[in-house]
Amino acid sequence: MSKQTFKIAAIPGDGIGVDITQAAIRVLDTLAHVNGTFSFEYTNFDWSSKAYLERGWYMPPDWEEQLKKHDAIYFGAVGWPSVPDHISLWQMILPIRQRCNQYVNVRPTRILKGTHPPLAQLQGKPSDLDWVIVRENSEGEYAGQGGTTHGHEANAVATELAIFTRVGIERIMRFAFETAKLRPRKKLTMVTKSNAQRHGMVLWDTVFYEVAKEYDGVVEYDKMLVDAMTVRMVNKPESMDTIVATNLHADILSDLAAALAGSIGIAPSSNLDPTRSCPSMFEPIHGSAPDIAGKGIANPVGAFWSAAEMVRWLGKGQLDEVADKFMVAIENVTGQPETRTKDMGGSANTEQVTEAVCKEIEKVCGR
Ligand SMILES: NC(=O)C1=CN([C@@H]2O[C@H](COP(=O)(O)OP(=O)(O)OC[C@H]3O[C@@H](n4cnc5c(N)ncnc54)[C@H](O)[C@@H]3O)[C@@H](O)[C@H]2O)C=CC1
Ligand SMILES: CC(=O)C(=O)O
Ligand SMILES: [K+]
Ligand SMILES: [Mn+2]
Repeated sequence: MSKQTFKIAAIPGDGIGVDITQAAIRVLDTLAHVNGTFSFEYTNFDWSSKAYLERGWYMPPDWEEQLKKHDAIYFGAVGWPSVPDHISLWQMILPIRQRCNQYVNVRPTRILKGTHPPLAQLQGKPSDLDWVIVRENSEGEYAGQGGTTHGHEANAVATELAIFTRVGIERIMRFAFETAKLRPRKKLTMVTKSNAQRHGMVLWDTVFYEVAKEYDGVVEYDKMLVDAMTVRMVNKPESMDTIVATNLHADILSDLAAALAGSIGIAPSSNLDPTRSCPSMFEPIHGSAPDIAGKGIANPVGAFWSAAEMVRWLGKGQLDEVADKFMVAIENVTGQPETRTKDMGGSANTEQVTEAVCKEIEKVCGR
């Protein structure tokens, strides 16, 4: 059998995005080497806030064409205090998600070995928190429509328009039901705010119930208003499994989910084009963390978990076992107090955790 080579566009970006991307590449290369049936070929893209400040642009005019030559994109984080955050997000991550048709963002959360979730209920029963948040990733509140008039004057006016389309809602609902169907509990919770937001969110609900009909008797489903959802996530984590929410709601709820599972530093995400016509993009859910950047102490676990999901996606079902073993290697490391970073109550640095995961991969992931 000939060896498969996956072409990866690596975009480290800013702050700790650089450290964790470097760590993820090292770990991915170790995995490929130990496994022997595939390898990675990276193109490194120097698209960052630092570069923007020097040359005036984040991505070149042909960025889309360049990215689309790859099988997947590995992303660190974008955003730095010297550039307004809406500039950095709208010149990198949001256009990539939109133009590469990555209309789904999958954000799993569970309690990895060695993490200390803040909820007392979960301390004896970590399996009570096991969720997959399916985030609409192309429209909604992050559609990018709106405008400003009289910007800096006393009578300034600004609009921020949320866009909900039948096509956009239907495809995310279908993806969420399919995700729920494949999980043991077969349960889907839909998050909304259709009590106060009476147009877009009402269409969101309507299309959800239309798609739900196709899954009657197969997937159990319910609806939550987003404010009450935060309470349920804290008080009854065991009552949920798969969750579908809008771009903004899921952005917020997934940070909460990560914190409830023990740390924002462990949470992964997959920006997927389910049609596979464009490369999908894998990144931890966290940002560039300017407060700890440059110290070498960022937790790389969310980056590794995202890398495992990238392997799973690239394998199209053929590398699931490899991704599962990769996760075992990661948890063998988080399970040991001496190889946990500060956010997980330890004192190891990024380099030490990376080294430990590479060693575990050598033990666990051989064929
Ligand atoms: N997809 C992306 O590229 C994202 C970019 N951002 C951008 O990142 C910048 C910083 O945003 P923040 O709101 O501060 O969110 P953040 O996620 O960067 O940081 C929030 C807090 O979590 C900590 N943290 C995050 N990741 C960690 C890790 N791997 N290990 C240990 N601690 C970690 C940080 O130190 C900080 O205290 C902003 O410019 C924002 O726009 C934010 C979220 C996602
Ligand atoms: C932008 C952001 O916060 C996210 O995608 O999670
Ligand atoms: K990120
Ligand atoms: Mn976020």
